[in-house]
Amino acid sequence: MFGGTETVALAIEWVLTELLRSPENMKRVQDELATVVGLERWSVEDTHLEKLSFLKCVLKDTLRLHPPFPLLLHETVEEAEVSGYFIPKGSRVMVNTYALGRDPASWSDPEIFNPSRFLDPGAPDLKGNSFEFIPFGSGRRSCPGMQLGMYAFELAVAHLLHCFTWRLPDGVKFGEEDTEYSDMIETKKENKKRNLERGNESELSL
Ligand code: HEM
Repeated sequence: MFGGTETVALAIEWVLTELLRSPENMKRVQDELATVVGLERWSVEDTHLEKLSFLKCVLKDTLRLHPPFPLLLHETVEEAEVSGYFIPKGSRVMVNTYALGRDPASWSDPEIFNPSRFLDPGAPDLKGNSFEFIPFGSGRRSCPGMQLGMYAFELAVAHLLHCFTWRLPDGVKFGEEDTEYSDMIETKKENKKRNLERGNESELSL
């Protein structure tokens, strides 16, 4: 149940958080939606998705900074040697996707939300071939729901950004948003200042 729904829900919350902290990227992605989808219609269609290239970059940079599974739990089926370390068969191994996505050896300004980094033709994709970016894992045990997850993620965020104007809740100043995780099993927002209101001028709990 967590794999299919909570992952996408967490990721949506982090996209909106990062965009609210980055007005220039919010404007750029909303301008793209206005151009591709148009403001005279409500619904984002499947045919629009392939043209929303900056939106795709926004989703990827969010998954880099906030992978819904920050630690992948595995067990070795045979003994191995990694960087000179002997790993016995049957060892429990944790792959820290959170740290990989913020490693300064792999990313420039890793702590900065910068979707444009994924416009670079050499930027890593989501297939798990580039180990610095594996929000869906890699190899045989990687996420079988990646296509469905990304489709739901993209469509939901496209609708939310196309239909609504987003701003920080009253009383929350720029730079004072709630950006803590509740734990490191999943990158769920702590949301100490929960204050979600709906309407045309929507407010996200930050
Ligand atoms: C943004 C959305 C999602 C993310 C980031 C995500 C990420 C992951 C990750 C990191 C793993 C573990 C890989 C590993 O252990 O190396 C995983 C496993 C899995 N995911 Fe997802 N997932 C998402 C959506 C979904 C959806 C929509 C489904 C199903 C409808 C799904 C089904 C599964 C299943 C069944 C596994 C276990 C695979 C196995 O153990 O062989 N996931 N996912």
